[in-house]
Amino acid sequence: MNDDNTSSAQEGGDVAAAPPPSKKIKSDEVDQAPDSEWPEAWLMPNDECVDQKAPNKLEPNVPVTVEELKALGICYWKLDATAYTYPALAVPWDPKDSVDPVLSKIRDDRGYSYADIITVHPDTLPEYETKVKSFFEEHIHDAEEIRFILGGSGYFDVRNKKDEWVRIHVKAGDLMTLPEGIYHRFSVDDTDMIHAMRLFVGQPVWTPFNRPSADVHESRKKYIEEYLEEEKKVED
Ligand SMILES: CSCCC(=O)C(=O)O
Ligand SMILES: [Fe+2]
Ligand code: NI
Repeated sequence: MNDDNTSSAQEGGDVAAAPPPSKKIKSDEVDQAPDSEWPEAWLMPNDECVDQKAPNKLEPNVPVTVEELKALGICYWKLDATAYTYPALAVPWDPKDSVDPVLSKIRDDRGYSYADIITVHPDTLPEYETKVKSFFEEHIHDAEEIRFILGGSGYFDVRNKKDEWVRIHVKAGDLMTLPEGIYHRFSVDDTDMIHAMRLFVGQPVWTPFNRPSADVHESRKKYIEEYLEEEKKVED
């Protein structure tokens, strides 16, 4: 994207040039976290994942940069989840009940009108191991996936531009969004505990479209166009 908002060099001096039409309205949205605060991310081995709850790092580890995560369409904010209390389970949870001003601002900036709160743990989620396996199926959604981690930790895996798995280790305070149409999956880590808020714009639709049938889904095509083919676009 071309972020250069400066006007061209002055020519005459006696005639004031009309200001360029203001295309960029200064955004007052909550800033995403500085790179140093993003969660740790790394490449996973290519072969089939035998233990989804293990870190599955390459030997030696290959870290994935924040720049690369951003280029895939991922957004990240760091909040203070420990300063506020959230129920272990609330389906739904009214996002208007937020008393965290940062969460409220992100909610309003991005139109998050629905939320719920779940705890993925053997004692709180019926058929725990079955659910853990089903979260780990590679899929897309036809909407953004928004997760605010309130406690515990887990892994969101996303496909990078080379179709390799990138593992992102999320923990309390992490608010991360995955764009519509990105191939991804979720796993608990070896602590078997994650407490998370799921947000949504409008009525929630959690339907996963699994690979490979999702390859022809409109949301996948849109994602490819927007994020995977950008080197083909020519901008002046
Ligand atoms: C992190 S909470 C439970 C899993 C989940 O959100 C998901 O699979 O998208
Ligand atoms: Fe998901
Ligand atoms: Ni998903």
